[in-house]
Amino acid sequence: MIIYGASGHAKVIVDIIKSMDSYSVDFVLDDDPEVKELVGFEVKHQLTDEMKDQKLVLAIGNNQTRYKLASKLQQSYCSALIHKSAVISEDIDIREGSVVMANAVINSSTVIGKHCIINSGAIVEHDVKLEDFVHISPNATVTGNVVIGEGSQIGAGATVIPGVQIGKWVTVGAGAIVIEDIPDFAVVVGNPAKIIKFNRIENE
Ligand SMILES: CC(=O)SCCNC(=O)CCNC(=O)[C@H](O)C(C)(C)COP(=O)(O)OP(=O)(O)OC[C@H]1O[C@@H](n2cnc3c(N)ncnc32)[C@H](O)[C@@H]1OP(=O)(O)O
Repeated sequence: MIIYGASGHAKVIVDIIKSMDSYSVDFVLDDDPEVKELVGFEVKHQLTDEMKDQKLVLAIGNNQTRYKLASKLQQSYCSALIHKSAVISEDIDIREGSVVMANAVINSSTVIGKHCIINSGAIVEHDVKLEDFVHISPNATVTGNVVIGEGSQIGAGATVIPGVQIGKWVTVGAGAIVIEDIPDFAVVVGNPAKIIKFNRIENE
């Protein structure tokens, strides 16, 4: 497996892989030639022939950067990486490139798109739908029947109450309590969460 990105987020992905029986880290790649090492692994700076048949995980915490890299790279992606301490219902659909950190919980009938991050201790309840490139930060709680659009981030310790629909490329601030639907690109904070501004996203 190739880890793309030698960041702090990548270190946590290494820990996920170490906790699993089915995968091992073969290569770590980073665009920055100054970055030489990640938790004991040598960092390389370009894809080579020996890597072409290896599955890759995008170890980039920023949702927009992860999105841009995924649209550019030709490599095939690994199936979801799930830390052995996470509690995952058998009845979920979690797609390629997504990562689930230690002590996360994902309950029944939930669908998680591609390249999502379910961070340490996050709870994603039943019947939730997360589109691609979503990040649920540490200790956040997404309750039942919530829908979260592409590229949105739920901040550390935030809570989203049942049935709420959150648009795409939204940022929910750390500790916010979301009690109503949130439009695309909004940045919300507080209890109850209110819009303070809109993200500028240049994906299209
Ligand atoms: C493993 C890991 O580390 S995963 C990383 C998880 N990361 C997070 O959870 C971070 C979530 N991000 C935040 O909460 C950020 O503060 C954001 C995105 C909401 C806002 O960040 P910025 O765009 O830099 O806004 P800025 O810091 O300028 O704050 C704007 C205003 O919102 C307030 N504000 C910012 N964040 C919050 C918050 N979480 N709750 C309440 N108020 C907040 C600020 O006090 C400021 O108020 P003022 O205008 O009255 O002075």
